[in-house]
Amino acid sequence: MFQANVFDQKVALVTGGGSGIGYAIAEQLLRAGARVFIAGRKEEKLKKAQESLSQLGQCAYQVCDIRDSEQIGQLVAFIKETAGRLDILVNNAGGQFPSLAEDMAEKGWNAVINNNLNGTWYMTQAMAKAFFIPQKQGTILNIIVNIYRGVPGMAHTGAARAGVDNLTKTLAVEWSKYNIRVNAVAPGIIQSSGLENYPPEMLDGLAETIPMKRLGTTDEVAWLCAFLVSPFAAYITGETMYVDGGQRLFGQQFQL
Ligand SMILES: CCC/C=C/C(=O)SCCNC(=O)CCNC(=O)[C@H](O)C(C)(C)COP(=O)([O-])OP(=O)([O-])OC[C@H]1O[C@@H](n2cnc3c(N)ncnc32)[C@H](O)[C@@H]1OP(=O)([O-])[O-]
Ligand SMILES: NC(=O)C1=CN([C@@H]2O[C@H](COP(=O)(O)OP(=O)(O)OC[C@H]3O[C@@H](n4cnc5c(N)ncnc54)[C@H](OP(=O)(O)O)[C@@H]3O)[C@@H](O)[C@H]2O)C=CC1
Repeated sequence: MFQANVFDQKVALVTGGGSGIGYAIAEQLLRAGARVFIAGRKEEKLKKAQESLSQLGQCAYQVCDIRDSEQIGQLVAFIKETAGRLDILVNNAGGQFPSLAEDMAEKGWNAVINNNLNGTWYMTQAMAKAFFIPQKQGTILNIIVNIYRGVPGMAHTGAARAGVDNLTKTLAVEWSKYNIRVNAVAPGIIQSSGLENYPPEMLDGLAETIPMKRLGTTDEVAWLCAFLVSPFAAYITGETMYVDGGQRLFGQQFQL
């Protein structure tokens, strides 16, 4: 998408970079010259991803659960020791399970809020304090979901992602004094490893309900992400951009 040197000397962290959308984002950043760290909970997944991503450039992984402040501290230390700086944070790690609102257990609600809202916040604050604020420079990109008309069938994630959408706006203003840009990307239904977490019948006929009549690809999300963290988006902050084939505007959404 970009010339190969757009991210020269830039260091990026992609959470959940071991699979799906996060992997595709890491790939685009590496192709355009960034040094990339990927993080997630499962070492085997990260190791495999790092091996193939390393063919494109400098890539390292670290096991880190975004809900665990101690592990985030270890990730900060690892990036400091090996790269000495961080320029780009992509908060892509996240997920949820389908459930009708009335059936959600307290533990399940809390697990999804903790993963998507709290985890994103812990990671964002830690990386800003360790790198972006002292450097007086940085860019943060939050991957949320299509929350335009609520998220029927997944109320917990709708609430958590709306929180991140709002946090994006607040931090864009508060941290503009540090030359930090903060944006979000809201994917529609994307053909990725993430969809394997859902029963196939939930996806049946879904493409027909999207104006573009197909699911998106991980690359189609990653191209937008690479643009938003690049110097070509230098005057864009506090924005949430949808990459959803028009799904938010029309027809049935992903629901039970
Ligand atoms: C929106 C548009 C499309 C989006 C697509 C994508 O995002 S694709 C990307 C998709 N990728 C992903 O989603 C990947 C990341 N997602 C995850 O890791 C999990 O979905 C997580 C967010 C729940 C965190 O997990 P964790 O390890 O912290 O938690 P845990 O497993 O220990 O569960 C805690 C509690 O949650 C409850 N509960 C959990 N599952 C179910 C269920 N199926 N059914 C019912 N309830 C469920 C249950 O109460 C459980 O407690 P229990 O009853 O066991 O004592
Ligand atoms: N696919 C889709 O249709 C859509 C996806 N999204 C969002 O995009 C993001 C990427 O999803 P996608 O690539 O499709 O699915 P995946 O399930 O492949 O990706 C989720 C990634 O997040 C990591 N992750 C999850 N929880 C944590 C955690 N607590 N700490 C660290 N890492 C974690 C997982 O790694 P590990 O298992 O190793 O922890 C995994 O690599 C998610 O936030 C998802 O909700 C949004 C809209 C639509």
